[in-house]
Formats: sequence, structure tokens, C-alpha cells
Amino acid sequence: MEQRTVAFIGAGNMARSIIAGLLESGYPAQKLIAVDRSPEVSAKHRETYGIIANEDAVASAKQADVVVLAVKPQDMETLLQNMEGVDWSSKLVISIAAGISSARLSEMAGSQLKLVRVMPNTPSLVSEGMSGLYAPDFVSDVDKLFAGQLMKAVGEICWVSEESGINAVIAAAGSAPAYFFLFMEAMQAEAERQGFDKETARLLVQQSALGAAKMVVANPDIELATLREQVTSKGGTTAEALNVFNNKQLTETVSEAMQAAVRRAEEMESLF
Ligand SMILES: NC(=O)C1=CN([C@@H]2O[C@H](COP(=O)(O)OP(=O)(O)OC[C@H]3O[C@@H](n4cnc5c(N)ncnc54)[C@H](O)[C@@H]3O)[C@@H](O)[C@H]2O)C=CC1
Ligand SMILES: O=C(O)[C@@H]1CCC=N1
Repeated sequence: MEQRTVAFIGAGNMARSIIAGLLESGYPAQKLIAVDRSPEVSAKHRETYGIIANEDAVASAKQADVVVLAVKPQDMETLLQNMEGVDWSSKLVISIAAGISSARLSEMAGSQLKLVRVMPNTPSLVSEGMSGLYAPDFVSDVDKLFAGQLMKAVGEICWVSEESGINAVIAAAGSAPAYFFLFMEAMQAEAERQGFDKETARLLVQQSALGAAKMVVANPDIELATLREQVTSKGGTTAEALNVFNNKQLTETVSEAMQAAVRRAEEMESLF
């Protein structure tokens, strides 16, 4: 993979996850720059990852070949307005922000950005990320290849052909780790109520989640429903538990939750 200099502007949770995953994959530390308006955050990047880190978005963007916009959506306009001194024409820009379209980002920057929108998720931190990518037609194949390789270094990727697909990626992957964490939190709490200490309750849940996920990955030809059925003995305990989920309409609840995430991303497009 090409080793361009990549500056992350906004070095919070998501940027940190990608940076850590990139370093783990062997991306050279001297090619990564973290910029954060908080000196404490940039100092942490220097100390923890040994990468270049500072508070100067303009100077860092000028130095970089690729600029990853990784601030919260509500901070994006101010950031890009303050970066008006940057000549964007020679740079690939990657935005990981939810709910801001590529056209709107160019408008905020005051110039047509060569932009790839990426929707990653935090498991990038442990090189198990899932990212969806979208690029407008005018972005070159070389830039698209680089963006894809960058995210592939921290997990799996999929391209979407329409920009609206990014909102569907948010619902199915960007936000998804939080759904699984919530489910595991609920299971850990109940295991504690049933008498396990906190540590053992967490171990029971996390190992079961990890094992289930690994079985899914290891058996691409087996439907998820079949894997579920293999656990579910007729008249047994699993069937009783699944009955409760079904009676409480888990499937419909999951659909509603994912639709709410898409709706919120669409609403954000009109806010920022
Ligand atoms: N956290 C997640 O799981 C995911 C987040 N995203 C997107 O990533 C972006 C960042 O989210 P998080 O990392 O969770 O937020 P965060 O709040 O952890 O990090 C944002 C960082 O940007 C810094 N910042 C804000 N304005 C700045 C400026 N003008 N110059 C330099 N630094 C500035 C803040 O100090 C903060 O450290 C958002 O747009 C979000 O939609 C996308 C996918 C997943
Ligand atoms: O909650 C959010 O808006 C961001 C986007 C996906 C995950 N976190």
C-alpha cells in the first residue's frame, strides 16, 4: 500500500481507533499526524502512539497528502472555515463525519474537495473495524484505492454506489458496536443478579459474544438462522429465552432502531 502522509483533524475516539489500527498494521508512525484543538488530546497521541501531534490544523493539512476530517458534525463548518488557507486541490480528503454530505463539505471548505466519505466504527482500534466508503464520480481511482486500502488496514470495507448508502452503513455498522455493547451490558447485569461476580459475569458474556461472532465468520455458507437453530434444542432452555425475545418483538425493535439511526443521519444533513 502507498504510504502517504495522513493528518487526522479531530483526534478523538474514532480517529484514535483508526490511528491505533493503522500502527498495528505496520503503517509508519512518521506518516501519521494527529491534530486536536485540545493540547491534552494531542499530547496523549504523541505519548501513546509516538506520532506527530499538534493543535495546528492548517499547518498539518498543508504538510499532509491526505486529510481525514474527524471532528463532530457540529464542529465541521467552523473547522473548514478556519482552514481556508489550505490548497485542497492537491489533497485527498476523507470525511468520517455522520450526516454531512460530500457537496456540503465542499461548500463548507469553499472549494470542490477530492473527497471520499468513510463510515468506520470503533473496532478499528483492534483491527476489526467495518467501514463503508463512498466517492463521487470525479474522485480518481488512485485516491479511491488509497482510501480503501487505508480502511482495509484496520478491518473490512464495502463501497456504496449512492451517497445515501453511507447512512445505511451508519445503521448497520457505524453505530452497531453500541447495540452489541448494550446487549452485553444487559446480559452482564442479569448474570450478576444471578449470583456471578462482575468479572465472571463479564467473562461469560464477552466470551460467548466472541465465540458467536467467530462462528459466524468461520461459516460464511451457514445462514445465521441455522447457527441459531443449532443452539436451540426442542423444548429446551434456549427456546424459552428466544420466545421471550420474540414475544417482545426483538426483530421489529432492531428494525426500528436501525431506521431511527438512518432518520437521524438524514436530519443531521439538514442541520449542519
Ligand atoms: N465514535 C464513533 O463510533 C464514530 C464516529 N464517527 C464520526 O467521527 C467523528 C468524530 O467522532 P468521535 O471521535 O466520536 O468524537 P470525539 O468527540 O471523541 O472527537 C472529536 C475530536 O475533535 C476535536 N475537535 C473539535 N473541533 C476541532 C477543531 N476545530 N480542530 C481540531 N480538533 C477539533 C475535539 O477536541 C475531539 O477530541 C464524528 O463526525 C462522528 O460522526 C463515525 C463513525 C463512528
Ligand atoms: O453516533 C454517532 O452519530 C456516530 C456515528 C456512528 C457512530 N457514532
